[in-house]
Amino acid sequence: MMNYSPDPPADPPASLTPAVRAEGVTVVRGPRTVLRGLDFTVPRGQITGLLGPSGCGKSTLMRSIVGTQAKVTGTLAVLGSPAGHPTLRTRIGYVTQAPSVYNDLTVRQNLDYFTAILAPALSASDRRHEIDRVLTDVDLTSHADALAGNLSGGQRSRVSLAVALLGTPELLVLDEPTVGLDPVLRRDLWTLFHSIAADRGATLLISSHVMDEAERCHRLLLMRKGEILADDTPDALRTRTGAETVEAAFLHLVDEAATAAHEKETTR
Ligand SMILES: Nc1ncnc2c1ncn2[C@@H]1O[C@H](COP(=O)(O)OP(=O)(O)OP(=O)(O)O)[C@@H](O)[C@H]1O
Repeated sequence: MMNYSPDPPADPPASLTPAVRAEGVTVVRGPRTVLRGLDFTVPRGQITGLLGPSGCGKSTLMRSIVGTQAKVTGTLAVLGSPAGHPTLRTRIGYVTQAPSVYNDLTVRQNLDYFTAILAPALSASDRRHEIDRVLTDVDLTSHADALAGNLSGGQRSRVSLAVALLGTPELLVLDEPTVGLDPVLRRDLWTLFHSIAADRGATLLISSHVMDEAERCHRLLLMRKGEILADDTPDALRTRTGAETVEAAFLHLVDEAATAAHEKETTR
């Protein structure tokens, strides 16, 4: 016999709801379906890597999660609310592929400008405090008065990240933040991502098409041609496929998917 309760179940506590829950998420861009019925969750407080070749749909998925993508169907819940809900604006930090900083402003002026937009009610001293905090987070205090245009690529990426950290967001969505950076800067940025997750319990969703960065993530969403090939930890992926690296595991899964598609085709 089923137990029947006339009351709807209470919402689970925030700590139990995933940061992102997708069910049947589909996105059409122009004439093409670029995301095809994606089902996955992103747990809170961890770093989830979104990996896959160029053009597989990583940016489209990130734009859907932050609420800037049109023609999204299916269910996409972010921090317990529908993606794009106005209350999510201050709870999500988003860094697009092109660093969105003004080259003719100093680092501090850039942050001052974005703080004024994000939190216009903050007093001047609170604003300064907030800017000092994110400058420390990204280790750019000594460059606060440098023009953004005079910084290196890695430093400019960190300014973008500092902008995303304003207001202490619960979810950070970072679209290929390490692209074009040398190995030392990439390593430093990954150390910073891990300290943001560990110190604040923030959730980070980070895209990359560099497979060796997969090893630095707690969990992985492997994408190909608008579909999720795997949603697992790097260890579990290697074990399941018998591969030594995540890259080899990815290639194994691609071959497996191609074989399955071929078999389906020939048994029709
Ligand atoms: N405005 C658009 N109209 C139609 N198709 C588009 C549009 N923008 C992107 N696409 C297509 O959508 C697909 C997914 O693009 P998306 O930028 O999400 O991929 P990506 O995995 O982030 O690629 P990259 O790693 O190169 O940034 C691509 O095949 C692309 O050609």
